[in-house]
Amino acid sequence: MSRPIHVVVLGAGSWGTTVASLAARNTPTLLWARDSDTVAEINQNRRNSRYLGDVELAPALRASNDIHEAAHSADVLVVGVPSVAVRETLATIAEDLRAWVPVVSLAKGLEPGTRMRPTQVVTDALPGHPVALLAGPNIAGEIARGYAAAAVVATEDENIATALHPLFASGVFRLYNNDDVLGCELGGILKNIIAIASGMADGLGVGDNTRAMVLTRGLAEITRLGVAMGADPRTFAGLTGVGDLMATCMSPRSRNRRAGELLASGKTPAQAAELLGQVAEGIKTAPIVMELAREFDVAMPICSEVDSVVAERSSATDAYRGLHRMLPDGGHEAH
Ligand SMILES: NC(=O)C1=CN([C@@H]2O[C@H](COP(=O)(O)OP(=O)(O)OC[C@H]3O[C@@H](n4cnc5c(N)ncnc54)[C@H](OP(=O)(O)O)[C@@H]3O)[C@@H](O)[C@H]2O)C=CC1
Ligand SMILES: O=C(CO)COP(=O)(O)O
Repeated sequence: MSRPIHVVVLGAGSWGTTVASLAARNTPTLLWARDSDTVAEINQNRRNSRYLGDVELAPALRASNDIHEAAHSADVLVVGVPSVAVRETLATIAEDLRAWVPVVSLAKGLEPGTRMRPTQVVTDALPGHPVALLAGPNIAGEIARGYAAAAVVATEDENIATALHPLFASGVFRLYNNDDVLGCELGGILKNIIAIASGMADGLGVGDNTRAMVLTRGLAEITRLGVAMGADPRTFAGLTGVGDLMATCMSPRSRNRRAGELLASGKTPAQAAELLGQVAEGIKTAPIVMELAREFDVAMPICSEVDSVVAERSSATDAYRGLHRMLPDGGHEAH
């Protein structure tokens, strides 16, 4: 009998823990947490209460504080730390990882400075390792509680996608393939900024029509930039595009949407991040996306307003007025 595949997940926040718990129901899985109290709580009580409240994790899931030992035991490595921490985390374990171990990226942000997507950072930090992305409308708390959801495994190598499916899928977590890694990854990254706009609109109490406008025109912006960068436009109509956009813009659990509500209530971006206590990638990604918009000469009025608010150049109310100036009569709807 062949030995089971060992999955190792780096990062025990809300999504890393949830993905590790999904995998642990299928195959031996180890979760690395940098915080020793989190390790003890997972191993002793099957909980990660800081990130997932009273959710009971898979009984077989084990956690460790030793990142080197964890990486050494990996047949598949999942990177579940925020985008800003992907490079430094992988640099720590580059010598520990065996050759050709596939790396699955969960992060939905861009690296400041390089403007790289997390899968590009993985390739840079761990050359020679196959890389895949797991993305889609996946609010961690819901999946950890066992609510049905679907996600996409995006990789250029279909054999890798096929090998990864049985490690993470379940009767209530359905997986699809997509070889448009760029489009899938950009969908997840860019929707966070639109979710901040949606949260600001909710926080200002401006109504469902406004939210629908933000979502629809937000999707147009995401698609415009994605296509200019070389993605397949069809990808943005799928789970990692409009699917993730809807979940994140509408869910009361989305940290990006909540960040928008906090900004609308007058909190600074730093205060909003502090109050959330979890990562809201869109806050740091907005200025990087505006650099890309300028480079690719793409109009992104909603992202531009969010960028102004997170850079504290304007308030959420100014942003809302700005959108009304920029969106109606903004040209043909299809563009
Ligand atoms: N939560 C969700 O629903 C989803 C999240 N994602 C994406 O997954 C990624 C991870 O997010 P999520 O789990 O939600 O984040 P959380 O804020 O919930 O947790 C972040 C985790 O990363 C660790 N961490 C933070 N900074 C560093 C660092 N510099 N070095 C090492 N570890 C670090 C934290 O450790 P500590 O606790 O010790 O601070 C914590 O374990 C993000 O890019 C997010 O956009 C994608 C899909 C769904
Ligand atoms: O990416 C997510 C859902 O797919 C999580 O969104 P938040 O980071 O806004 O909570």
